[in-house]
Amino acid sequence: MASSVVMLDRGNNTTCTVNLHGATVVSWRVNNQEQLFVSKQAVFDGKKAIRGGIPFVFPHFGSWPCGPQHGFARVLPWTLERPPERNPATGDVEAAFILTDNEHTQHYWNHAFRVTYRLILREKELHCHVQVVNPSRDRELCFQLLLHTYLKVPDVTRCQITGLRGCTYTDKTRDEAVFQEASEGVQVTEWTDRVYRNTPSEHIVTNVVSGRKMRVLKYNLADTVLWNPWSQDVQRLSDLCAEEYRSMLCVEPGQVTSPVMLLPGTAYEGSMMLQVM
Ligand SMILES: O=P(O)(O)OC[C@H]1O[C@H](O)[C@H](O)[C@@H](O)[C@@H]1O
Repeated sequence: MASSVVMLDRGNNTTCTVNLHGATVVSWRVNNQEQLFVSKQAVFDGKKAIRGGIPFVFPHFGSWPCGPQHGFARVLPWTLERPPERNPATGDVEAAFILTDNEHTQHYWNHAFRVTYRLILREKELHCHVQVVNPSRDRELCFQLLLHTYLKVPDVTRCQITGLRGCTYTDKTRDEAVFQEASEGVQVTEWTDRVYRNTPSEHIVTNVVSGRKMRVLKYNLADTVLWNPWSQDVQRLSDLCAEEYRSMLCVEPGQVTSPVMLLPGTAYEGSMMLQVM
């Protein structure tokens, strides 16, 4: 069964739509222009992860011996904690979603947790704020987290991503070999799957929708994953059309190379802000 959606509407055709399945942001429109890529073949069956938008990767990134790839958060129903509310002073609209441990999550991962995902829609910005609480009195909580952001782009080969020069990365397309980035503006012209470590808090992506730039700001998310399946890897993905890799670019702020370790009773906060420039 298809899951329900929640829409943040700021007026002026500026909206953000969230599918409760995985609390996946499935659309972000600024002045009626869609900024996020969602595949024409994306499946909305309330089971499979949605191919596009911003899937929420937690508590594990990548293949996971205990449960589904990229964790369970992107394939579980979340609860709307606070329906969209407009701030009368700024006009910004905010909503919050929550996921807590239940029988299903404990089956894979026997930990108590509470994740709150706050989305704030501003005039040209989308702010995604994550809080993870460890409610346990005696156990640590160790997890990875990543916002798997699919940017919509007219032609991926014309985009450049700044902020990666000098960073070390693991290249999953080259047997996990480790390299150091030499380029000031990284371009994607082949199958790309890299985990860049300890990246700075800002990336700028050029030539997104309408030839504009997108600023990606991150806080407490040390790494940045860069992914495009290209024509090779796309064959493995039943929910992506053959040519669609050209119109998407995944720039994914996350905390993956050193997982977050939360002492009992403490909380983690991290966030990403996307800004149309
Ligand atoms: O197909 P998915 O499970 O959604 O994963 C899509 C991609 O996510 C990340 O970017 C990983 O680095 C890739 O290795 C993976 O292929």
